[in-house]
Amino acid sequence: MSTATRSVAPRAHVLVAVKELHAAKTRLSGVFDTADRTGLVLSMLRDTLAVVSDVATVVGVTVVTPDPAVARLARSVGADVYADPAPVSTDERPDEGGTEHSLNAALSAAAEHVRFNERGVDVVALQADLPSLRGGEFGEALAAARTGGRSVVVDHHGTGTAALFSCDPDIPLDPRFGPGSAKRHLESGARPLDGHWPGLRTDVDTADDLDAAQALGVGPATRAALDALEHSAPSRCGNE
Ligand SMILES: Nc1nc2c(ncn2[C@@H]2O[C@H](COP(=O)(O)OP(=O)(O)OP(=O)(O)O)[C@@H](O)[C@H]2O)c(=O)[nH]1
Ligand SMILES: C=C(OP(=O)(O)O)C(=O)O
Repeated sequence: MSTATRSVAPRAHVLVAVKELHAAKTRLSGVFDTADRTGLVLSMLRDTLAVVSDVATVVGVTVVTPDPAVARLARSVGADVYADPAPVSTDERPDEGGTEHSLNAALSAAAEHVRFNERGVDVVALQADLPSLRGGEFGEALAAARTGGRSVVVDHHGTGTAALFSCDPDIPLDPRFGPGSAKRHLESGARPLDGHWPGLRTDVDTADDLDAAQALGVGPATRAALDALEHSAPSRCGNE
């Protein structure tokens, strides 16, 4: 679809998925206990939501979650909530990839819901764990995404997906998140978006990711959570 037949003014709705808190960020379990991980997940989400909500072309933000505490936080900062049903166990769907199936099914349903309610809006699935995200880089990525139908920002490792965009109402978001998702998104036709967007690309799943994010500088909620945990950046970063 040509730009002329889409909405004249850019309008994007951002979807952010967060699973049940007790099961979140398991790759950080060697560094933080469950309560601290939960606090960090919520803090990174808070910072991510604050940044995207401030971007001029973002007209809506929806948090897709089965978790009541995540939903409360989302509503408290003005985001909508799309209730994701409890995860389907892998035993019940042995051929469908368990957790990834639940995540992608929930994002697809949320994207259709948003598009039904807001005709012509661009839809973005954005990671929830981007504490170094800057509004300027997200705005640039949104503008770049509008030059084509479906596109992807690959993460800092080159294997995962930081953000997936569909800027054509006739092209489904078709999310394929999960380990190695960058390849799946690219192979399914999503255009890679180039840009110097280190904060956008730095999603935090491991202690090394957290150090990388701190080297870039993290948002206030994440900073406060880390300070409370007395987690410090590695000496090689030097500036935290
Ligand atoms: N709503 C929803 N979000 C999910 C689901 N599965 C994963 N997510 C979210 O999608 C993002 C990427 O998921 P994962 O990498 O599997 O989980 P994570 O909590 O970031 O990290 P690990 O537990 O270490 O794998 C995170 O924000 C998750 O909270 C799901 O079934 N439903
Ligand atoms: C789910 C994904 O991210 P991560 O495993 O890095 O959280 C992904 O990149 O598709």
